[in-house]
Amino acid sequence: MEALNIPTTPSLMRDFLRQAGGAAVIDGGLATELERHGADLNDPLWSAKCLLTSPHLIRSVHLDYLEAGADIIITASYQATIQGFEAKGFSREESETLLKKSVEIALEARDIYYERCNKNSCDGLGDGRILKIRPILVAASVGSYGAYLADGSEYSGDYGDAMTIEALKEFHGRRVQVLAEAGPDLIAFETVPNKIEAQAYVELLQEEDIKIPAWFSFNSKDGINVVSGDSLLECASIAESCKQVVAVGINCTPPRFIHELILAIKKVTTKPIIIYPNSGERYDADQKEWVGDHALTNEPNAQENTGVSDEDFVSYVSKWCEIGASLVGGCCRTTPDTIRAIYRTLSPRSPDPPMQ
Ligand SMILES: C[S+](C)CC[C@H](N)C(=O)O
Ligand SMILES: N[C@@H](CCS)C(=O)O
Ligand SMILES: [Zn+2]
Repeated sequence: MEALNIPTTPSLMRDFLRQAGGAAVIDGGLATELERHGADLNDPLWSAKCLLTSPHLIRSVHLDYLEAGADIIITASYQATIQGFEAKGFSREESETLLKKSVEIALEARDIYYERCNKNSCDGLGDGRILKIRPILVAASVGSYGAYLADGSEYSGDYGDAMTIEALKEFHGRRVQVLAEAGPDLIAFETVPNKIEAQAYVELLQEEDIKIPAWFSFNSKDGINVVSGDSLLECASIAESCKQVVAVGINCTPPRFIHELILAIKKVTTKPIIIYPNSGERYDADQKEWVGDHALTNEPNAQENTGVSDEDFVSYVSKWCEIGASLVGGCCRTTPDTIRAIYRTLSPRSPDPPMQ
């Protein structure tokens, strides 16, 4: 079934937000849910490993998020790269097929969701599932080069002095083309940790004339700059300069930093602001697991590393929207319960009447 009235031009995001009543809900942690359902992500491919081992599970997690009220679902391609698949012994062609598959799975989930809505329309009644026909977007995830390194480098943004914009364009180029050709509504450049990667993405979008609109989402560990220490204002300005970019914001960052980060981004962007924080826990890249304060007893700030409850997470959401966010969801360690709570907080949203 076709998605409802989804425009494909740069006005996509504004039109979509208008139809959503001014604010839209993004999904929550994908890898988090894959793990919660038993997937072992202790692998260089991390969540992209499930493209090989359990595509049905990816589809079912996308469906869980749609039924929790998400208006946008993000594909399982965060750590899916041609280089990463080739290192596992796949050919170039097989690697590209796997990338495409991440988008196909999400598009399939959206079709199944619409079928379920047609059979049984409800808005969070009964079993809590939200089965409501509405425009739904599929965003193809592009995780950073640091994610591919599989050592937590997306939380340092430190790629060494020898790294160049050209090398990053070379790394991501074919991957972005293949994902764009697979037919998503958006490309989600997620967890962007530094300025050179933002610049590389902009140049790729422009030089390759990528027709799919994109969002840029940075991460921060101090509420001021992006994780590398590069200026958030400069990073957001780079995104602002690109016509294919339809939203700019922050993901996989503790909720307590988000307020100040929105205020900073607002100074340099006219585009919708997107926010999908993590739970506030910290990632241990060696063990490939998230740790709370129980594992950080020697740290003076141990309490601050504890994940927030869904209730606390959602207590921030209205304020984030009041000061300028218009797309809100969750990243690592958030679940369909978090997204359901965000949906409830942002509802009822009365959509504007269609434009004449
Ligand atoms: C957003 S982090 C939790 C993703 C996983 C990381 N790149 C790793 O491979 O360990
Ligand atoms: N879309 C990815 C982001 C990881 S930071 C996920 O939710 O697993
Ligand atoms: Zn995350």
